[in-house]
Amino acid sequence: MTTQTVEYIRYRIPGDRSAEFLAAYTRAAARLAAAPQCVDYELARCEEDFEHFILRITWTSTEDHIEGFRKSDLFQDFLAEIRPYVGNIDEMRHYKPTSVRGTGASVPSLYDWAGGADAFARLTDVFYAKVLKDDLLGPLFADLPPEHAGHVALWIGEVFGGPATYSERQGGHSHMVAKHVGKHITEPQRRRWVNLMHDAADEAGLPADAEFRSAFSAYIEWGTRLAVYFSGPDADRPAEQPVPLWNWGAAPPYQP
Ligand code: HEM
Repeated sequence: MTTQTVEYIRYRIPGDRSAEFLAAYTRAAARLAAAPQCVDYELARCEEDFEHFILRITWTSTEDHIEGFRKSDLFQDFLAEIRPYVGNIDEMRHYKPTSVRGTGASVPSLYDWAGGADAFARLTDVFYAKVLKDDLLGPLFADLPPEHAGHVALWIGEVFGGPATYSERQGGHSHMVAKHVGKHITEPQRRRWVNLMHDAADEAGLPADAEFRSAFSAYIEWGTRLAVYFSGPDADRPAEQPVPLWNWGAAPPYQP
């Protein structure tokens, strides 16, 4: 379970002080941004009652906040900015996130955006046809059963937010990692794998918008580098863990 903690500070600021309050917090926030104990922060204003503000700060842990940030020079600078409003605080406490969390359906998964199971099946079919003809990769994949491409499609589909079929039927994360152990994948082979995957994405008609391809590309880069690591002599066996769940990242889906 994460050690992160969320601090909520609720303020009630009279309307005639709200502009100076926001200006002070804009300056104070630079200290939060510089604090290694701070994960993220957000000051929100109530829409129904303009006098109410809530500052949410995620800390790496409660201890890091109290023993680290509170005892640092950054805190002194932060406090100097917001001291005039300390008397306006209604609540200031740490909350531990529970398992009740998630995202809504306002943003489509990468899986749905790509076109679901059919799209990933097309992708890996085109990809492995190329791989088998490739001088660097062909020998590595020559004896693999024909189901291999389908398994990789299930994996990528699950990573991109599709059904958890690889986890339920194909052995999940540890099985996938184990398949790469001892393969001694070289950097030129990895780079070829990346190139062929991008060619296959074009040929299989995966969405070509900048946002999808940015997320796709990031995953392929990350995944292939891990494959190289786990295929090498120095790899530590990973702890049992769920299949990674990839998302849009910095570029959310573009919807005209
Ligand atoms: C994002 C990157 C990658 C993903 C998502 C991926 C995915 C997978 C999956 C899911 C399997 C297991 C299939 C099954 O359950 O039957 C697998 C096996 C395999 N992968 Fe990868 N892989 C990646 C990178 C690479 C790279 C860079 C190489 C080599 C250049 C590679 C070579 C292989 C080989 C040879 C196997 C088959 C091992 C065996 O069954 O004996 N993979 N991969």
